[in-house]
Amino acid sequence: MLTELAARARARLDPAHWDFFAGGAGDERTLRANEEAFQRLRLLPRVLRATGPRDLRTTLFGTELSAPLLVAPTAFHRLAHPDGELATARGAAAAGTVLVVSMAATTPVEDIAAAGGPLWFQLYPQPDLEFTAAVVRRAERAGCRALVVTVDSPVFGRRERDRRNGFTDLPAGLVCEHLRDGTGRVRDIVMDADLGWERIDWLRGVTGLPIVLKGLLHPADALLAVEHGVSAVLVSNHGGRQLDGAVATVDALPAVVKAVGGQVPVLLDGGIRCGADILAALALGAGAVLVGRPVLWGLAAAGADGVRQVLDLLREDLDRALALAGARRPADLTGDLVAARC
Ligand SMILES: Cc1cc2nc3c(=O)[nH]c(=O)nc-3n(C[C@H](O)[C@H](O)[C@H](O)COP(=O)(O)O)c2cc1C
Ligand SMILES: CC(C)CC(=O)C(=O)O
Repeated sequence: MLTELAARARARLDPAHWDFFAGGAGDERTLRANEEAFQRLRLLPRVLRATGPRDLRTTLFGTELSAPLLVAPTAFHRLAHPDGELATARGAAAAGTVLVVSMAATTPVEDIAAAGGPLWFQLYPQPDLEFTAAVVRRAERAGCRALVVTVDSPVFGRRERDRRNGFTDLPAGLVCEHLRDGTGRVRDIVMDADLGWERIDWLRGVTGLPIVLKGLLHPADALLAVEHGVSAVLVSNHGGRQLDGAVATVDALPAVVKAVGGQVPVLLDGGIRCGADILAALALGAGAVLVGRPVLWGLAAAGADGVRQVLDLLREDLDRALALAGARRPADLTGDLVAARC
């Protein structure tokens, strides 16, 4: 469904930048597995349910979204389009949903907020606690409504395509805007191999924002996350960019949902490419899903309009899938609608 848009994006992008966006870690097994796992699922629709018009609206932390679909945090949008994250934010706002702003954004969160749509902020906690707290305060002041803490990156994944292309630095003029410190110097982003649960407790003391833990796959970690007071968990393998060989997210989802037992929402990203994928994730217990690369293809192909197109397409496709499966609302979806794996 989104392949034509991806082709348009590819044609416009510098090949090394396409590889940065499209690629994964290692042999890209997990990257492929995310999509393949959805493709293996088969649905068991209900009929004669008289659903009438569907109602996709979903509320998370008090924000109403047009559908259970958000924009995942991804780095470096100004490599994809000159308007960068501002265009993404405009597209997301027009589609009625949340943009999760990346810590590695190439536009300051204060400027992104000018688009007017709801934002969450994704954080890579830095070993420098004072600096980390300052970034969180910046996100709060800019109006971000949740903090998404990425925990699947104690070190960088090994990205073969980037190594081959020698893609190590942003081009002149682009920087990670949230890595600027008080002096205007831009720090290097640190993937912190010393990150532990105590830092999540510390963050809860630093901010009143809901904390979403991003990048867990193991049900035991989901349980720990709940015990440490997070407001939601996000089942993710970073789009196959960190541990190659990690399980596909939709395959990890049921055990996480079971462990969490409804105490907090369970979100999922990785491999969502059509309405049926969203439907399957929701039926298996996700409260909402996030999309990464498809939004980047929309952005590269057509800026804010392209982002809106991708999100509208996915929402409309979910609406159709709900009708065809006999459901009126996302909350009507139950696990029995996912029949089998082939
Ligand atoms: C180009 C790119 C950059 C990313 N940058 C970040 C990031 O800065 N922070 C983060 O937590 N996740 C990052 N991710 C992971 C996404 O948030 C998300 O987990 C993943 O893209 C979902 O898979 P999908 O692309 O198949 O939808 C990035 C993913 C891609 C493709
Ligand atoms: C450049 C990184 C900090 C962004 C990221 O998380 C990724 O590329 O997957």
